[in-house]
Amino acid sequence: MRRPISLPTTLRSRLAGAVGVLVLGTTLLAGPLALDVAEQDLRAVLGGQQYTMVSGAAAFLDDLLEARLREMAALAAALPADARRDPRRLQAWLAARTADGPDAFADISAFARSGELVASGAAAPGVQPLSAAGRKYFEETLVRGRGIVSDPLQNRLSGAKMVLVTAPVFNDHGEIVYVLAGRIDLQHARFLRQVDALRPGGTGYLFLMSADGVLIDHPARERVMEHMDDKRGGQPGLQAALRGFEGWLHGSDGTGPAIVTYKRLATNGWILGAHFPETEAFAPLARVRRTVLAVAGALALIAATLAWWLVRRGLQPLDALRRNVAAVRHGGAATDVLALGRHDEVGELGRAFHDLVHARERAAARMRAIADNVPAVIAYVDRDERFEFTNAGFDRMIGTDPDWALGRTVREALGDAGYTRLEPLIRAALRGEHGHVEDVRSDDARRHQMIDTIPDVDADGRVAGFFVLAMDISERKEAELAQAASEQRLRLIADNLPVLICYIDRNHRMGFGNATFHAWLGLDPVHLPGMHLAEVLGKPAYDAARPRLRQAFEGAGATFEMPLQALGRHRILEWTFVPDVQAQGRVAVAVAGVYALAHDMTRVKEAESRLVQMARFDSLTGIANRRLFGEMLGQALERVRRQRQVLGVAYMDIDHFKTINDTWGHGVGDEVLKEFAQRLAGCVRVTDTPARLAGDEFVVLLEDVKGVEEAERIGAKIVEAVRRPFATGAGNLDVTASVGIALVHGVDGPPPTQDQVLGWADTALYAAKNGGRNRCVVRREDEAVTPPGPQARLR
Ligand SMILES: Nc1nc2c(ncn2[C@@H]2O[C@H](COP(=O)(O)OP(=O)(O)OP(=O)(O)O)[C@@H](O)[C@H]2O)c(=O)[nH]1
Repeated sequence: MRRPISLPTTLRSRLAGAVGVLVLGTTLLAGPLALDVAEQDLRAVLGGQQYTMVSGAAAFLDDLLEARLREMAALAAALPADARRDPRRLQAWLAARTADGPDAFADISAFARSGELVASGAAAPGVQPLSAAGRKYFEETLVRGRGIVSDPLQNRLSGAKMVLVTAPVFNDHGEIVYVLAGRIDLQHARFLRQVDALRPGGTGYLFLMSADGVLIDHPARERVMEHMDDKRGGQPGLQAALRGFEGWLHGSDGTGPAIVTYKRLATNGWILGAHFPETEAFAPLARVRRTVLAVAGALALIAATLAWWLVRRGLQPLDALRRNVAAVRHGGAATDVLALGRHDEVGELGRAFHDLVHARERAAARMRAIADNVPAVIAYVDRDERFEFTNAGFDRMIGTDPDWALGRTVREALGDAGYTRLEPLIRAALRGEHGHVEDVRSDDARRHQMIDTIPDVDADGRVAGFFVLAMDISERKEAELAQAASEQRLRLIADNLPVLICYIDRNHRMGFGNATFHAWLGLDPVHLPGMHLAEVLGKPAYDAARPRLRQAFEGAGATFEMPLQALGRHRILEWTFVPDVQAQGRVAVAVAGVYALAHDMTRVKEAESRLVQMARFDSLTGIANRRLFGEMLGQALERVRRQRQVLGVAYMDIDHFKTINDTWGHGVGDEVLKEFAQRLAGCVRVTDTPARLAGDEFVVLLEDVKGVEEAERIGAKIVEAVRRPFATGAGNLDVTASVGIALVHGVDGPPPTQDQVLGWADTALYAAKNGGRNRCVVRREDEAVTPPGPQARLR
């Protein structure tokens, strides 16, 4: 079903509108901005001009004040001597001066040094006693010794607002006797009258104030003597001017914006100010601004309309492309409606979109082919639990035509039973969680299946739907069950084998261990995984095994024996380390761990030791046998040669032993042989070695024999020891033995062979036998032996 195409507000309209607004705004703003810049420049010019003008007026006022000071100084100098002495004459003189003198002063008064008013040109003193003592102008004149111009004052009696110009009167000794004070009445005399022509514009005005801001002259006469910064609002920049600022600034007071200029008088620090309202200063500019705005508005409207129309027209092909792309996107048109033939940016965009669409179609077809050919069921379900995508595997599973389920809900497509089985997974997926289940199939209990649901979470974290993936895992399940059974069997075998079996990881910690660990070491196999080998075997055994373990981790197997003491038992274990080689293909890459097996070799070792004993000792008598004797004779011959000693080899044979056997039986014969061996051992030193060569033939190695005499003494001792009756099962038997001793001396050159030495001893024994038995014959290696006489036999 095709969805209706709803086109958004076109970029073309918005762009055209934006450009139009931009042109309109720019044009409208440009004029006023330029006028603002011009206004700044004009203000700077006017400010500069005004400051120049105020500076000129200040210079003029300075001259004026200087002239007043000079006039008063001239009066003081002209005061006649008698007037200085007589106050009445002084009064008269001052009255004449006030009447005839400079009309700048409303009155001239004279104060005595004490401050007392002595005379006044306007009225005779005394009517109203008055003192200037403590007044600033008076004290300052006394201190400075010259005239000053006072700050504005208010007469204490009349309330008149005035400024006094003083001059000291000196006597012949140069001491001040009077201070003359000329009064300038501020109500009538205006300082600014003569500079009024310099006030700025028609509405601007000048004002004069003292250094601390008290008004001396102002167009509003009633403000004289007020502070400039009173409730009517001061001037812009007033505080700066009181702190010493000179120049111009613009600001606003209660009457509106103005350019205000300040300049101090050099004479007494008074401040001359000029106030120029900006409404008058910028009146021509305001007229220009209105005209410019009107023209700019009209021009901006025309330019904006033109720009809007041009942009719309210029973007027309792009708009057409957009509409075509939308048509293709919603499946209503083929991609050839795109403007592929154009050679501009629009054509480039069209071709790029065309290529992208084709690439996407090919990718989608490939994905579809993959999805249809994987041995699995793949589907996508939206938030409303409706199928949006199903692959061929899905269709085969539910046995419907391709895409039959699209648009249908899960319940509609799978039925109530199918939905109930899947419901937990669907709930999990819609909560944004991964769902996974493995169970038998509903239609075939012999088959296993695995179902996964994967949530489709968009960029805002909202679950838009979920993917479903279902696979038949019957074969894997069977393999897993078979493996589990096999592992269980192996475990059973391992636990019942009388060997230690374990796995050791690279950190020498146990992976697993079989039940034999409990039997041999008392360690529960459940607790073995993770235990360190040193804890399992004990530190000494672990240290002994470490070199072999290192060898196994280098990839070479190792077999070695090691004793182990545990649970009160000593065992000898034969360990076999087999490296667990991890391979990639046929290449071994690392040894992940080591399999270790230990057999208990204790019994084998004991048997082995018994065999060794049997091989080297005579089983009947317990003394050395021929083999051990041979080894010891070889070593003794070597020693004799090195140490230049004498070795004796005694060869003994029991006389007529055959008769004992024949008479009393072999058992009694054996008893005689055992007793004979005992007596033989008792006759010689512990370092001398008795041995039984065969039958009733015995030998003894006599180490370090001093000579023939000693050898004969030993031989006689043996013969004598045998002569005592032998206690046997057949009663006490008289037994004798014959002894032949060969002496071997240590000399240079190779030692004689064992056969030679035994041959010499045998010859001596033969001689003893021939001599009548029950005796000993001694011979050196280089002498012939003759049977001894009867004495020897008796010895
Ligand atoms: N009881 C016993 N008899 C043995 C053993 N081995 C050998 N015989 C016997 O010891 C005897 C050795 O005899 P001979 O040494 O040949 O002769 P004899 O009787 O001792 O005579 P003379 O040596 O000439 O005095 C033989 O009868 C052997 O059978 C043994 O282990 N036990």
